Amino acid sequence: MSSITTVPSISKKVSPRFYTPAEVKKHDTPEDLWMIFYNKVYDVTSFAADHPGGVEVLFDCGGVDASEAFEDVAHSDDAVNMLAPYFIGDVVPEEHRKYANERNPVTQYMKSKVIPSSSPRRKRNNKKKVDKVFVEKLTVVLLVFLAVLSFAFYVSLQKFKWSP
Ligand code: HEM
Repeated sequence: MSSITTVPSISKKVSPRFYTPAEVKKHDTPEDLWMIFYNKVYDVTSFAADHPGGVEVLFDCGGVDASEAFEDVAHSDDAVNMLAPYFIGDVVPEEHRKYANERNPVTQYMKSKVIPSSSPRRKRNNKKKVDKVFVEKLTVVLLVFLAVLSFAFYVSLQKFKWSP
């Protein structure tokens, strides 16, 4: 007998449902890859190949609650928000777990306003973004400087050419 209970639809793409962890466990292959993150179920089959951390780590988490593995890597807020399109339903309430640091696309935005990140890995991720912006700005400044220098050189050549 199926353990799936259909609930009123809130998505046009697929009817969200309640799943037991046992039901999720059946979808643990690269061709049919489901995972639980923070009591929500995601079908990440089509995402796996694009995962910046590689496919293998995702295949290892197929069909199981991957929240802790996800948290251990201290994924960025961008990574959390990427989950949204793959949401297919909720874990049945009686199987809900408590997470020390719940992050999901629905609550993420609100929580990010009040909870400062203390994870060193996340701090490093944010620092990388700041460094990238700095390098971009430096590149623009250098290019402008180079353009001015070239123009000055060109003008000085003209003077040299026409002076008696
Ligand atoms: C399916 C949902 C997942 C999404 C949307 C996702 C997304 C991402 C993104 C965007 C990154 C780049 C770094 C960042 O922005 O945080 C990343 C890196 C990574 N992810 Fe995931 N990830 C997922 C699940 C997992 C899981 C379950 C693991 C299990 C261990 C994992 C392991 C890693 C690793 C090892 C990296 C590389 C970190 C690095 O080299 O800095 N990811 N992931």
